[in-house]
Amino acid sequence: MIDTKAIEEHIRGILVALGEDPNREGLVETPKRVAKMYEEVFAGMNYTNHELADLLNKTFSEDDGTTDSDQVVVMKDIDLFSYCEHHMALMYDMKATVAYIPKGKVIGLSKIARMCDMAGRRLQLQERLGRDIADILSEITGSQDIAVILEGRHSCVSARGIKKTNAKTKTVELRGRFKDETALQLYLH
Ligand SMILES: Nc1nc2c(ncn2[C@@H]2O[C@H](COP(=O)(O)OP(=O)(O)OP(=O)(O)O)[C@@H](O)[C@H]2O)c(=O)[nH]1
Ligand SMILES: [Zn+2]
Repeated sequence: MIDTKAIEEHIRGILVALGEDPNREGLVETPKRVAKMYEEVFAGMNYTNHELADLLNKTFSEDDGTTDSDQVVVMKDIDLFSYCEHHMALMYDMKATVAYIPKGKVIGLSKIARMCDMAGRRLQLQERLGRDIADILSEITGSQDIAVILEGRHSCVSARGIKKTNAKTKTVELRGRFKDETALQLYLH
């Protein structure tokens, strides 16, 4: 579990290292605030993908119940945040498109958004974030036919260093039929 007391102490140390007085009015509660914020924005680090699959496992049998239909389920424009593990900098303006072909059961739609949220609440690479979401969705639905497309900006690229404020990164994780059948990829736009 996230050690908030240790985070508080380290943030206080960073304030001192920055030449600040950690006891001045505006900063005295900052270590506690940051620790609380980290608890929230890194909540996904308390769980493995397998544990998240267990937690979000809310599925419904498809209506006909007999054969797998070929229906494609696509949830688009799911907004989420994450943090790059190299700079601990915010990934923002992010949107996920998550798709799958059900295998006899469908997952509650809000659970797709929740898995994006929780996988984002980790120190991440955008590429790994896409794989994490695909792994969780695949474990819950039993489907290998999965697509996860992420698009977003990295503040380590926009607000520091090379400072490319307009650059957006797109990552595309295609599995099973989404990889093999280009016609299915049309549904992802
Ligand atoms: N592939 C990938 N790279 C990322 C992601 N987030 C940040 N990075 C990159 O990780 C790299 C870390 O490179 P370093 O050279 O060690 O860091 P740096 O000296 O701060 O590099 P600059 O950002 O180029 O100033 C940078 O190119 C970042 O843009 C991500 O989600 N995926
Ligand atoms: Zn970064």
